[in-house]
Amino acid sequence: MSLLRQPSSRKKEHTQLRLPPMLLGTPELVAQHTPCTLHLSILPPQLACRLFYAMIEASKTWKRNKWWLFDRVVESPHLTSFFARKTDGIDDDESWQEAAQYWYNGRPTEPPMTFPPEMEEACKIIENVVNEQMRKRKTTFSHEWAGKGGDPLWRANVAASNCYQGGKESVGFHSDQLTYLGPYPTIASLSLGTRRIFSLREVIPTDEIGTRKAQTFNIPLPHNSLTIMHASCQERFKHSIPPQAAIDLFRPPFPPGGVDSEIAPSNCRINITFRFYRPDFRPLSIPRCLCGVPTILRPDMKNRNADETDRYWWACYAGAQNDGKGCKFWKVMNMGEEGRSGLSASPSS
Ligand SMILES: O=C(O)CCC(=O)C(=O)O
Ligand SMILES: [Fe+2]
Repeated sequence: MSLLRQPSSRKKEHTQLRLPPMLLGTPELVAQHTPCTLHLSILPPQLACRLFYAMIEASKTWKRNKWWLFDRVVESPHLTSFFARKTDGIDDDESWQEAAQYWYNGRPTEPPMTFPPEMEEACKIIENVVNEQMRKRKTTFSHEWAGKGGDPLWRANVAASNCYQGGKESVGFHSDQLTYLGPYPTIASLSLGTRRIFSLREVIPTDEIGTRKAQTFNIPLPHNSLTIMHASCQERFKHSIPPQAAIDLFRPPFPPGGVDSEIAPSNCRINITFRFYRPDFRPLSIPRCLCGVPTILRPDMKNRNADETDRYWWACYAGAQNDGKGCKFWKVMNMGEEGRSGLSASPSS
């Protein structure tokens, strides 16, 4: 009887290549299984609450990202916004302002907002934690930021913020565009408000597909936690905030009007990713495609050797805004020829 026959969908074949998901409920498990570290209660509790409410208020003007995917316009299932510090924190370069539009998938935007005071306060604490963690790392990668004058300091010169209103709002599996971050970036991701699951899944290199399966790791991110995606996370893993059928409402420990104020519990999660846009990937250095638009940088995730991705390419991204129509331009990135300063090359000015 046809009703009893097993459906043979492509989706099923695909999921057979994956192991069942694994819950990583502690910072120790996260560090053991992924290129991330999880830091609980990262900010003073009052500051975490002040920042949450400042961002909830600000999110009233945020937008859903829109872009062309094949022949239709898609919209991000969350609100998003982009912030930039005045300079890149290394030089006095202010050209970062231009890079903001590529947060919005190539849409021309107003100059980005600067960090509000609560974000600035949080950022200083987070920069210290990130630098401390980076100093502890044993592995380095040849194309990662080599620092300037021997100082490999990580600076959060930009930040992107998302607001997820309720369990249906999400972000699909992706790895972050490397256009201004360069290879092997470190990204520090602050979670505020209701707890959501952060999913990470390794992209299995093509030559290992028959020998091992992809594992999804689910990491619950509570209010006031910091997830650091260390170097190689964007090259090896994709990440997402999947939709959830049920979420806990967030009751702030320090509501804005004082502990006795009547404040409705919130179903929102605010995420702020603090990012370091590298001086050697400044906007003027980004190759343009035949459409005359800056390209985006992607790693070749499927062809990695000994966990190191050595191939990245610049590809046309004009189609994301231009009715889906771009050019076929792509070229392999060459750090040395392009005058960029990885650990293996001598730093350029
Ligand atoms: O909300 C999060 O934790 C992740 C957001 C994210 O991956 C992104 O905006 O690129
Ligand atoms: Fe991301």
